[in-house]
Amino acid sequence: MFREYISPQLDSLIQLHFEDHLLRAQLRLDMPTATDSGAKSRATAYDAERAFDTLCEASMRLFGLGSQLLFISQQRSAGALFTVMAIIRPLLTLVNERTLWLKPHVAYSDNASYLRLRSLQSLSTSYYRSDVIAGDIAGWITAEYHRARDALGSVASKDVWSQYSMERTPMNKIFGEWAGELPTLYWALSAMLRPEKFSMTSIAILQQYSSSLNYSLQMLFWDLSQVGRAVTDIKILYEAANIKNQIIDGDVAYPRPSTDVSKGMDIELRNVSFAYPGDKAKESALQDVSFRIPAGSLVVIVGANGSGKSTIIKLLTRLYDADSGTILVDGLPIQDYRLADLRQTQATLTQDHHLYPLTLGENIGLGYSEHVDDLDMIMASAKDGGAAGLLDKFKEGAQTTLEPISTAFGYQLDDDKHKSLKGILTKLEKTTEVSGGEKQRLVASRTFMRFRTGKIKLLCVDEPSSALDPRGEFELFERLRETGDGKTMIFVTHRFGHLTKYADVIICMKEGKVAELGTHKDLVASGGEYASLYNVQAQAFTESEVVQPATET
Ligand SMILES: Nc1ncnc2c1ncn2[C@@H]1O[C@H](COP(=O)(O)OP(=O)(O)OP(=O)(O)O)[C@@H](O)[C@H]1O
Repeated sequence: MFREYISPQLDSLIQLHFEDHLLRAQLRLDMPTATDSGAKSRATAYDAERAFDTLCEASMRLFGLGSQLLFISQQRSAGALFTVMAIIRPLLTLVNERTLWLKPHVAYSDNASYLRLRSLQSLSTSYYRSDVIAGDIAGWITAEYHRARDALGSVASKDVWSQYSMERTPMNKIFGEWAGELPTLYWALSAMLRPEKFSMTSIAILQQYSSSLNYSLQMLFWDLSQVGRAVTDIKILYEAANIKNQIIDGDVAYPRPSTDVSKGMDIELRNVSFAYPGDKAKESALQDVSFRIPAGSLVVIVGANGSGKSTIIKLLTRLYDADSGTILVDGLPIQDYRLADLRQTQATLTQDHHLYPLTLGENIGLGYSEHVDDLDMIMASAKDGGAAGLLDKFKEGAQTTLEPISTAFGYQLDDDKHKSLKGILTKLEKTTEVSGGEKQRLVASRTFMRFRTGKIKLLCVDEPSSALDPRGEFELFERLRETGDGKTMIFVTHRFGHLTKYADVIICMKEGKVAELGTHKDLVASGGEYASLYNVQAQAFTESEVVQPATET
């Protein structure tokens, strides 16, 4: 009773404590470390709760067993020798048991049929539902699944832990069975040698002692094996706070007092090469890239898909560090600066930015977290980012939460029988839908909010406008250019026009290398990679009919 009352409260305290610990541990991870497959960062607060429960169970079981052993060894008909015989079998099981839990291990399958089976199975999850329906491929998936299962044949598909613990030799089992008969041997011999001391009742009692000891010991060994796991879980939870980040912080303040704070960032890449951790591609994402961007320039990076444009931005914002070569910022290697200082002077707008499950106001205001509640600043930024109309659309305005975290779930609800419960669930699950373009406007507004810190020296814009209508895109680029005037601005784009004509320099990337570099005029005249990309887009307009606006007659 006491345990039932106290345990849930303790569990929730432990879970809250470790959730807080893990939140801080995980938020401080950099990109390469966060995407590393090490298990430490994947620990959950639930592991702590489970570890605590396991430790309680094991200590209670140990106490119970101690009392049991004491009691049996004190019995006239049993005694110490009987007790030893009764525990030999569980001890043998413990010694011979093969378990993976307590060993550091890596488990994987390289069986192509097994992997295909699992891939096909994953296609039945809701993540792929619309693709499967739209592509009408359910029949194909089922047929392929059966084919993969046939190909797998008799290969064991049991999980790796069960396979590891399977017995390799029958000897252990034979010895185990023999040892299990020792208590019987004891009372049979005792009954023969001292028949006057034995009755049917005492034999039944001894049998009872022996099997209950056996059971208690087996349970204790199981609990103790779990204790090892629990201790490892807790160790992992504590180590999570000490995981070494791969991006090392510098100690030089940025901007340096000697530089003009109001000016843009001066950037130079010298022979920079970089491959993403674990990337399987034959060529690195960037190979021997060199260029200079003087402070205050407007730079446009163009190039085919996968040519390395976004990677340049990721290195400039130190999401990753180059494998070789140097990136100089205002004349010093970028690694020398304090990360927090550097990031305060950078504003980025990329497709990797997402909406947070917070209010619209916070989604914009977090561009300048010290002013996250400043509604005037938020509304002005929303206007710059083209999201003012969107805020007006909702009854709760900036207080609207578009995609709140859902904690609602229904279980075994029948469409007909549980209509009212289904109604409640549908209402709880419903999120406010906005279009892709509207999301991009909100994220762009966050970038404008960031500009309001007054500290920005570098603006990096990476193709954020794919879902914007042409007017929206034009207005966004115009406002970004105006806002970032005098700062260094780098735009990554596939579209030629709005920006390329203003660019001080265009960097044209091809297969991870700088193919060309110059102004729009120079590059068109040289007739290289840039000219060929430009002509593909220009032709679409020169070959099509020019539509005249209708005039009233
Ligand atoms: N996180 C990642 N892990 C592994 N490889 C990556 C990762 N991101 C990009 N790459 C690879 O690095 C190369 C360069 O990618 P990058 O995103 O810089 O190209 P991009 O020119 O910006 O392409 P796009 O025009 O399609 O956005 C590509 O081959 C890509 O597959």
